[in-house]
Amino acid sequence: MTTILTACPAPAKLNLFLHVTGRRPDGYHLLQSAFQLIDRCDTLDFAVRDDGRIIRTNEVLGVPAESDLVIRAAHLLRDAAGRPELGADITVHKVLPMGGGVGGGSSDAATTLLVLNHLWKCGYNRASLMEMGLKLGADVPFFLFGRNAFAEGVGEELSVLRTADCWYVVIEPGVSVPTSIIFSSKLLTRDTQPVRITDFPDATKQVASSFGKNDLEMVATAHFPEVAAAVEWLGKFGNARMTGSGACVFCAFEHEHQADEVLKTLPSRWIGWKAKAMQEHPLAHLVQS
Ligand SMILES: C[C@](O)(CO)[C@H](O)COP(=O)(O)OP(=O)(O)OC[C@H]1O[C@@H](n2ccc(N)nc2=O)[C@H](O)[C@@H]1O
Ligand SMILES: Nc1ncnc2c1ncn2[C@@H]1O[C@H](COP(=O)(O)OP(=O)(O)OP(=O)(O)O)[C@@H](O)[C@H]1O
Repeated sequence: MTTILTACPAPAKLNLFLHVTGRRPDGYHLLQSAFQLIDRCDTLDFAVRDDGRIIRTNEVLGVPAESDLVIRAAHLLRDAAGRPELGADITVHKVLPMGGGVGGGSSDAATTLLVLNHLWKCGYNRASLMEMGLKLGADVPFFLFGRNAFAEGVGEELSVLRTADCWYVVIEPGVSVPTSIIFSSKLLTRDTQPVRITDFPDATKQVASSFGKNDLEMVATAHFPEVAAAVEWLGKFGNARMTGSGACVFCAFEHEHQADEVLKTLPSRWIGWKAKAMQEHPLAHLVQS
């Protein structure tokens, strides 16, 4: 049996705002956030095997195959399905920065669950895959949800959120920020007052560019001066903000040419790119709701 799907997209996300509202007894933080899908993607190739082997076919710098969320996702799905004969060759083409706050690893894992559930004919629905995905990371359920979302809990309680069809400039400040360092910092405030989804009913540019704040930004900028410098530089052009636990910094623009103009003047020590807001995950159709 060979069944192949190539160039399967794993899009990035931006956290348009991210409030830390509390902490659970197990140490995990209670968050409120607006998750935005953007059209910058890793891509993955899948070829089904029938000998029970799950193999990553290429090297990914800094991520050994056995700890790759892609490989862990494939094992999780196969174990849940109870079908030890299932296997796959998986190639991961990384574009998204690691420790960038754009959710690359989580998105790769979500794409793996979506595609292998389809190729292996496991028959799980979206809710079941989301439950499985949460075991891999707090952001995985969002990518399986497939729409832009208002997230609560540790990121797993999701409701559909309409957001602006704008362009984003994203700067990679050249540092990798470990999420756990940010959440364990003494500097982190954990008492932002909860907001309600009705506070931003029609999802406008207000949500995109100026609603709320990112509570993790203060901690990340204190530990990583390059993140602070990127926020300051991009802040000359609009409301610049960090995504997730960093390190990437973004700013919204109504038109593509505005993003192009900003990127022309980007200091050469940073990588920067533009991306368009997406309303739906490109593989959302692969699974039954
Ligand atoms: C901050 C966000 O980027 C927002 O999108 C995510 O919630 C982080 O998700 P992630 O990178 O997938 O993080 P995970 O691998 O789930 O967690 C990494 C570490 O961050 C801390 N962590 C994470 C999420 C959360 N709600 N509270 C936490 O305290 C925990 O110490 C955890 O061990
Ligand atoms: N397929 C993968 N791609 C990227 N990182 C992976 C992958 N598998 C495991 N990891 C590990 O996960 C860590 C975080 O990677 P990721 O790209 O998801 O960070 P992030 O963008 O900061 O995520 P988030 O916004 O969810 O905090 C990496 O440093 C790496 O060690």
